[in-house]
Amino acid sequence: MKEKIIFATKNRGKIKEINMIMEDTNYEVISMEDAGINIDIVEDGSTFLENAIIKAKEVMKIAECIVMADDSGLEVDYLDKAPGIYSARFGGENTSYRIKNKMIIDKLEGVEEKDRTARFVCAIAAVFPDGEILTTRGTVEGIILHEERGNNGFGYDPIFYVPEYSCTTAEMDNEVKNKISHRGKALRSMKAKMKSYRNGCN
Ligand SMILES: O=c1nc[nH]c2c1ncn2[C@H]1C[C@H](O)[C@@H](COP(=O)(O)OP(=O)(O)OP(=O)(O)O)O1
Ligand SMILES: [Mg+2]
Repeated sequence: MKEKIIFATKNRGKIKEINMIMEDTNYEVISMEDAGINIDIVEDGSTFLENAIIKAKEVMKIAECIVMADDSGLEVDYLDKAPGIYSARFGGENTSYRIKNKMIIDKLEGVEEKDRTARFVCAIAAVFPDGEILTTRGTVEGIILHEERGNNGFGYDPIFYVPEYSCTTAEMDNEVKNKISHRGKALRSMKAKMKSYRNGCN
């Protein structure tokens, strides 16, 4: 039987991607909802990594298996890396991504291509029942478009254009997004770290 990992997120888009990436492991990733955990976590850290650790530790207080969490967001260079750790709260917590995306586009009005650089960042923390904490980070570079393109993914994907693939992350299949994404990179590093931790190599 596969060992359970609770992923401390309420974001269904993340869970879908994470399940695909973890499919080839001996772990079964379950959401907080599946674990019957319904708590609101205050993300008051000052970095992606701090927030990922806060989320994982908070759920670990009421769990008995490995708990993982992801804190991620969009850094737009022209906006001094905003919205960054405030990506989910940008323009208000309950504002739709259609509006959030429009707000980013508007803030970049008249800004030329070379200054529209941005990246998605993902920090992942895994907290073990023995107190051990493993952390990883991944990024993917892109350009902010002038309009939304694509219906896949979630969040800021429709405005995040990846030049090497000539499309937005919302126009990619899940497999392709996972291959190149901040979350894919961070989670694959985490799989490797967990493997060596569990093999006693650390
Ligand atoms: O691949 C992505 N494609 C598009 N947008 C993305 C991506 N990854 C993060 N993002 C954006 C969405 C959200 O505005 C913020 C994450 O905020 P973040 O607090 O980590 O997640 P969340 O509040 O949606 O769920 P939770 O905290 O329960 O895991 O960055
Ligand atoms: Mg959040």
